[in-house]
Amino acid sequence: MTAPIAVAIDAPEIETAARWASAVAPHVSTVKVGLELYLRYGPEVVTTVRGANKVSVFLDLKLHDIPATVAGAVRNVARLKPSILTVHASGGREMIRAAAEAAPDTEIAAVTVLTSLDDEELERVGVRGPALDATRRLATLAVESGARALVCSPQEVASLRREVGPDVTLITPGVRPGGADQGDQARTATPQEALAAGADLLVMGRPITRAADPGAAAASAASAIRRSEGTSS
Ligand SMILES: O=c1ccn([C@@H]2O[C@H](COP(=O)(O)O)[C@@H](O)[C@H]2O)c(=O)[nH]1
Repeated sequence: MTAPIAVAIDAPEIETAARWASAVAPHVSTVKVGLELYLRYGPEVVTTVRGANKVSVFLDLKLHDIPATVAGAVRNVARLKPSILTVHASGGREMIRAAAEAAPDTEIAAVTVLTSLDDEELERVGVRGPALDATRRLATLAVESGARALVCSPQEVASLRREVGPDVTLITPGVRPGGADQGDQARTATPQEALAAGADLLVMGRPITRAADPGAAAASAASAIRRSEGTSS
């Protein structure tokens, strides 16, 4: 069985994306396509990374606009059948509702507070913090508006799980194996900590894709997770 990891395929070129997707697909449940690739290649990149791989495609477009515009955008990308599509929770109730109604077969995931923001930066941009409080506020609003999944840092997962219950999918970027470079991520934890706190899907990009062998890095991350769950194979 593949591990509950979404590998962020943030590559500049579609050829690199295709290579990374094929390398990691045997080991992980999901590959994630974000703005870098989608804004350059559009729908073609989704078809390409899906290719012959048995893997779900998570489309991380973080939509944020008025409800009618988001509904139209969601309808357009729903044709690509992503398993998950992101919108920003701060777009508000009507926007989230519009997204959920426009794509009933896709899990609409609301991004709460970006994992690159710490409490000081949140205050600078005028969001009432600390990050945990803002995340809980946005999570409740998003779920009440029809989001079936939430994106949050692994540091907030345990609290959000208590807040929203067992049926909402909790997705965590900001996952870093022990000793890995944090890069531009501010609120991080290890894969084992994220899963123990109740995360359903771990987003990991650079720790896998910047490795000399992304396939081997994905296999190693997957087996570390299995070992921590006591189901080593
Ligand atoms: O709050 C968020 C929401 C989305 N992301 C995305 O996840 C990956 C993380 O990549 P790493 O290389 O593991 O840092 C990236 O595609 C982001 O756009 C996030 O980091 N935080």
